[in-house]
Amino acid sequence: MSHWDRFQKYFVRYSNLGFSIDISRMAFEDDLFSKMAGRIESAYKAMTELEAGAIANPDEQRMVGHYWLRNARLAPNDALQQEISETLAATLKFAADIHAGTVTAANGKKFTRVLVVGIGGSALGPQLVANAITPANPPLSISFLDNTDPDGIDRVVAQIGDELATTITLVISKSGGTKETRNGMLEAEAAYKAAGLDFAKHAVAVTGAGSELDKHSTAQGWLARFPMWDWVGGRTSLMSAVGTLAAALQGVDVLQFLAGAAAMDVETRQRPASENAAMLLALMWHHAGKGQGLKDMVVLPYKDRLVLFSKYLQQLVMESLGKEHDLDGKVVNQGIAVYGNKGSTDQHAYVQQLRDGVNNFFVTFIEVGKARDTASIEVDPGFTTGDYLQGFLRGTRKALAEKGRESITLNISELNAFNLGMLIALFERAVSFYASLVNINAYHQPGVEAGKKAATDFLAQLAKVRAELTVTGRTADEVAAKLGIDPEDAYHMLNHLAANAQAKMVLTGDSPALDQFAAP
Ligand SMILES: O=P(O)(O)OC[C@H]1O[C@](O)(CO)[C@@H](O)[C@@H]1O
Repeated sequence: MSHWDRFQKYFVRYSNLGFSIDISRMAFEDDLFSKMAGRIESAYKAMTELEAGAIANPDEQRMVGHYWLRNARLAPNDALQQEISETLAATLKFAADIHAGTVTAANGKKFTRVLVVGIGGSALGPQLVANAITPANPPLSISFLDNTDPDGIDRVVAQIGDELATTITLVISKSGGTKETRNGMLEAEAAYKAAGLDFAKHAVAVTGAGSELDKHSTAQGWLARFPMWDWVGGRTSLMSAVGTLAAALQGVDVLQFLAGAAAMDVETRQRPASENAAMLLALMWHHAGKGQGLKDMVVLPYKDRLVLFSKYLQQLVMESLGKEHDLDGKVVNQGIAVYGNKGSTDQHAYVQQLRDGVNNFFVTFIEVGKARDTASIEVDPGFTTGDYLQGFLRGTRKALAEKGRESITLNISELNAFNLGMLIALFERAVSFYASLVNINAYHQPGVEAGKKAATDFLAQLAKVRAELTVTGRTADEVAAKLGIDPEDAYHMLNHLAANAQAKMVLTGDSPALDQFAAP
């Protein structure tokens, strides 16, 4: 079959949404749909049950309700429906009050800036939205503290400068106990204090009821608090207050954003699978990686404003699908690695390897129809920059196909709030379907806990190591033996203390074992 014929055969378009998906450059066999029919049916069934409020996250005994956030009527009971609608309305009203100057900074002036403190799902979505669909000159500009890196924090605080007096800080944490976010909050609080400002009068919490953050913000009398629910996973929380508040503050049309997601939800509840874009994506992931994640997903949007999309998908896909066990408890070590930035920029970075190197990936191109809102100059006679952008996408797709490198192409008419909502919903639903195809729980993240626990232990030992420093120098082995801890850990702790003026380090040779550490 010619490329053109195969393209026509597998091309799926939702004309009403200005969206299409082209899987013709994935080298699957025509009997894929019949071979996968049983699993496809199970995936549809699981999705229907999930959307109806089943305990789709069995390990945590939770419902999975992110699809209700853009259509509250789908939530399984009146109380939930009301809570979703009221929270959305409250975030929009709060943002409107801030824009109108009804809610002001402590000095009575209008807020001019928003600082988001959060990490993972509590930052990546708001960051994507901020880059992709905020107006070029938003009513409030935005900054993020998404790490416990003091240097990163200092840079953001310095960039805000005197504007801190008119900055509203959103501390976002579903669990309300994430240490990076707690630290960011304390650093922000300290920055406000150092500037003679009352943090509580500039602070808003988005968190689960009863969490540490909830208690802290209530006790301190913060400006406002918006809820998060245990039935929304962090990585799918962008359409809850986690994302809607920051988006609304920046002047994003939140209702359009949600409408786009809801519209894609409607399309991708449909059968047959061959016309369901989310199921097609899931099937392509399954085909490419043989159901074992053997191929990486390279996400290449040809649109600068989508540069963070791959980073956003990285969490959505890898935290959802990267699982040790399947639903029957069997060790499966599932997952799909995701990376990418944007085209054509990446063509001058790693596309060389994609064409000629190890064939361990498939590309997802994202093509945006409308090049820009304004008129274009000609960069060559008859050609615009937008012509080049499309040329590079199409050229790269062809060049990869020539070498047997597979790709999917998604096309949206233009990049706006509606269409971003649509794309996010598409991938969320593909993740849900794929998880069913490979029989895993996409909604928990047990693996993340191991690193958190080890870090907590490390920090507890760091305090002891610091207390062990004396005027006489000692080696890592000596300190470790005294405390009964791992000498390598002790060595790194001592190095860290020395690098931060909390210890003196004397090098007496080339081996780390010979280094001496003393009190500063
Ligand atoms: O919103 P929280 O509870 O602070 O969690 C932040 C992120 O941390 C994780 O739980 C992983 O540790 C993500 O799933 C989540 O998005």
